Amino acid sequence: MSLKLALVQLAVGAQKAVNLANARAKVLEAAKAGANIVVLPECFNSPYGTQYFAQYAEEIDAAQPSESLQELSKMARDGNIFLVGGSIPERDSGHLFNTCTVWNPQGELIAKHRKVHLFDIDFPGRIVFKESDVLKPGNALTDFATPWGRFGVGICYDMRFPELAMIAARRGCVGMIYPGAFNMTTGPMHWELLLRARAMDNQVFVAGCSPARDTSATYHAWGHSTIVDPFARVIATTEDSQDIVYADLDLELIKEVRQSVPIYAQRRFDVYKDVAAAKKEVS
Ligand SMILES: NC(=O)CCC(=O)C(=O)O
Repeated sequence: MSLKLALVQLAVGAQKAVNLANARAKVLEAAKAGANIVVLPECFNSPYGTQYFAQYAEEIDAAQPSESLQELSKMARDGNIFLVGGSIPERDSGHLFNTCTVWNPQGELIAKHRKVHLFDIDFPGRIVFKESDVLKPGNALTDFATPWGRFGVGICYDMRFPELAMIAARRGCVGMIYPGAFNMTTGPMHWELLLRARAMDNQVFVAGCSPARDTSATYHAWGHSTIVDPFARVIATTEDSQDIVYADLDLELIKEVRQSVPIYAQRRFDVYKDVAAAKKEVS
């Protein structure tokens, strides 16, 4: 059964209603082009920045869907697709989270991932960012089922932590999907490398979906939404403008790479069973 994956590298601006309308147009364009699973970027309904999260935040209540949730549900239903709805700032009990929702072709919410690893970095002279000033982290791993297999979900900085992808792959996921918004410092250095590393470590498909770059915004996204195959080869990518990245995923490749390079059978958990218990020798 063939599977077409589409990453919508969305141009995101300051007006939520415009972002939602643009997302709908691009998601339905991807669906019309035959995509079965469509992905939106991190913070697809708001500019990315700690100063914006509270203003754009919505509650995620499937019984009483908020503006962005209603739109996501309709996009999935009207496009007859699985939709990985990027992320939105979520408000819950007075706290804010960076949260991805996943929708089935009936427009039902089937998964929700709260970013587990918050983006707190200090790159002297280049970029300081501290999501934890305003956000709380999620505390759970997330995957969802499709007719083509299960997919794990992480959000952006989560991709730097190999454990999420490894656990998803060991649970049988065929791919990892990361809505993300890398920046102009770490993007060129690490974005593609991390996507390929997660694919190589786990012999699964990996996709990273970024917003388009807006040089008038406070945060300049790297763009370069990319799909990587289980051999860790880039099979589709783009530059920094609004675009849709498509790839037909050949799921047989997972079997092929695991037969050729059988790290799954060769892993020595008897030697390194408990990584978390390893002595912490650096601060
Ligand atoms: N939005 C994010 O989590 C950005 C992550 C990032 O840029 C990185 O270098 O990691």
